[in-house]
Amino acid sequence: MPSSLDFHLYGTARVVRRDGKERPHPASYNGESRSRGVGRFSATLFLLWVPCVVNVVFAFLGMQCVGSSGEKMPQQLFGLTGSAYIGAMILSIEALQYVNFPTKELGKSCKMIPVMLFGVLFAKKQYSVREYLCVALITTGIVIFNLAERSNNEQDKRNSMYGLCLLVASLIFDGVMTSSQERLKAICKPTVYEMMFYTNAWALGFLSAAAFASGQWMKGSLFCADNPLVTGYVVAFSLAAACGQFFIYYTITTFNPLACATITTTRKFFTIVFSVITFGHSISLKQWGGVAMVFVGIGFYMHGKHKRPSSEEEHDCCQEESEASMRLLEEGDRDASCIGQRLSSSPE
Ligand SMILES: Nc1ncnc2c1ncn2[C@@H]1O[C@H](COP(=O)(O)OP(=O)(O)O)[C@@H](O)[C@H]1O
Repeated sequence: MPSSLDFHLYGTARVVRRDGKERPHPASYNGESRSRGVGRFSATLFLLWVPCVVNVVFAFLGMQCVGSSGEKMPQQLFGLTGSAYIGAMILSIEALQYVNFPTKELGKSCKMIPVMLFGVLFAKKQYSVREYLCVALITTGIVIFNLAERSNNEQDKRNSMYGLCLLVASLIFDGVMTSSQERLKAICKPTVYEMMFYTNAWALGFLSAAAFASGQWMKGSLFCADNPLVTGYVVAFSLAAACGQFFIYYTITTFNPLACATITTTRKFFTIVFSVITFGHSISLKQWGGVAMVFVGIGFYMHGKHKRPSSEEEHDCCQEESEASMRLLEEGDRDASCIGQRLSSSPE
């Protein structure tokens, strides 16, 4: 006999039996039957699809407002970026089924490493010693902090090897995405909205195929139709995500994907530190060490970015950039045909 019903929007309607064991409520979506207001939301692809649509619309409206860059957009590279972007998200969500949340966050906090590695390998990017040192300091600091935090957490679920592989695969996709963005930036100059629009449009294409073929689009739509509260949350979350994406693309186009990864990685870290301090939890000496490393790393990074380069350094930097473009051209990148246009139209 059921003794209680526990309903969560993103959880499961569960029946708790006298013996303490739980099973899904018979009216839940797990049990195939559909009943208004209860169920488990399991259509992950639908949950990625909606924000992707909102991102495309948001970016399209932005493109209409600010106009286009007038450059030819290398669609193959956008296709690669869009598929890697979706792949990274799906894999990290999937990984959560096999590893616990702190492990996922710990893994993703190393994102700056694949971003750098793939940038060097596939976008012929050159980083300064300072940048390597900063990435090493920030990543090590966050890992030390999170590992110490985890050892304080008694309810840690075990992590499976499969889940860890999914996490690594997600990091690889992150690296593919950011190195493609570096390549895009080396061969043409899209506006923030163009970058956001084409990446999301390609991602939407892949995602739509997957969501329709798996039946998740229909499942998610029916769930939202039955649960207006959930629909409201999905819309609010998608609008917030579109605004967030604008800043992500702004950072990528104005600075570079490494700067973006530095910001997104350290903001998560600051959220944890802030919540630990707000709720009065104690921070061990080891954790303070991790915090100090992150601060030193960020300070060092910012100092490097704000230091006005000498005219010699500035010249080296421009030369490096055009050399990187030329290397991409030489590699026979078909989409790189617009580099020529760009170089010839540059005042130099
Ligand atoms: N370089 C990027 N290009 C496009 N989107 C990005 C980029 N970096 C992050 N994002 C988007 O922002 C979301 C949050 O990124 P982040 O804060 O680094 O968390 P996560 O650990 O999920 O990757 C990602 O899921 C992705 O949708």
